[in-house]
Amino acid sequence: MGKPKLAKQMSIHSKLAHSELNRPMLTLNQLVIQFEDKTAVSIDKLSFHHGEKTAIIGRSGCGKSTLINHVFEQLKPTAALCSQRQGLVENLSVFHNIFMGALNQHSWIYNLANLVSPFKGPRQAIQQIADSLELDCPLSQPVSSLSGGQRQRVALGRALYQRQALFIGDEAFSALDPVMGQRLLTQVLASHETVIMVLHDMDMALTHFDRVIGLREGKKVLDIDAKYLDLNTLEAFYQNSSDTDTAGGVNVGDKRVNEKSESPQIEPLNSVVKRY
Ligand SMILES: Nc1ncnc2c1ncn2[C@@H]1O[C@H](COP(=O)(O)OP(=O)(O)OP(=O)(O)O)[C@@H](O)[C@H]1O
Repeated sequence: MGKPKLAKQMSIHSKLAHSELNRPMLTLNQLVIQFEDKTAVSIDKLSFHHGEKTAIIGRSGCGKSTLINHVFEQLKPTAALCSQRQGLVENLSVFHNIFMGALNQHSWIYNLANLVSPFKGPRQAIQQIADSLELDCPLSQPVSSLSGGQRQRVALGRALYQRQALFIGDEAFSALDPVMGQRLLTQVLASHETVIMVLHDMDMALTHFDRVIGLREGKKVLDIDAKYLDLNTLEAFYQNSSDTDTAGGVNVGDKRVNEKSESPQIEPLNSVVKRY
């Protein structure tokens, strides 16, 4: 009999009580992030909610990674991040790289013992994750000898091994072929109650997410239910077309799509200005 799929195995970690769904998870208020004299992100207000699957889109350099890294910093204790840079340790094995995702969930003695000689429990759990990610290399293989797509799946595995309710991904499927990318995205969505993901794949954003946030030059110019969007609109969004007005709205055909209304009971965090 085959091993259970990860989505099933992990669903226990992602069950939210019905009353928790759509509860505000984070509200950013007047967020400005600057690198020297360049403003990478400047957003008046943006909220994320429990149970929501949110895609963040926008042209290269518009501030997506900067925003998502800030969101992760705010939600760290309950979030797993699969970042664009991956942060894998080259000469360590697939097992060790995945295991390191959950170091902060165990004592240092347990971690050290597993890093020296892996226990059966974590070995089986990590093998199960590797199988579900279609990683067919041995767990003992060093990451330095893996292909780009395999490395990306190790980074995904490290995030999945944390078994958090919130998954934050930054182009987490970009090195995979489209069919595998779709399959693994479905798995990630099924195994986390809340997902916030930077994507360049328009089709994925439309078909798998509840909400789409669009950035342009660090500003939020789109924030709507995915059901109001289509591919043509998103393609137009990626061009410097007049479909996006200076007030930050987006036109769909001859209708203006409303920005997603913010819940009035949300308590905003204080204004944040980060300078690097
Ligand atoms: N560490 C840094 N130091 C200086 N500038 C930075 C740094 N990180 C990002 N930036 C700048 O901030 C802006 C936003 O970068 P960011 O990586 O957030 O964009 P992005 O939308 O994620 O791009 P991509 O789709 O290419 O990954 C860019 O102009 C980038 O050059």
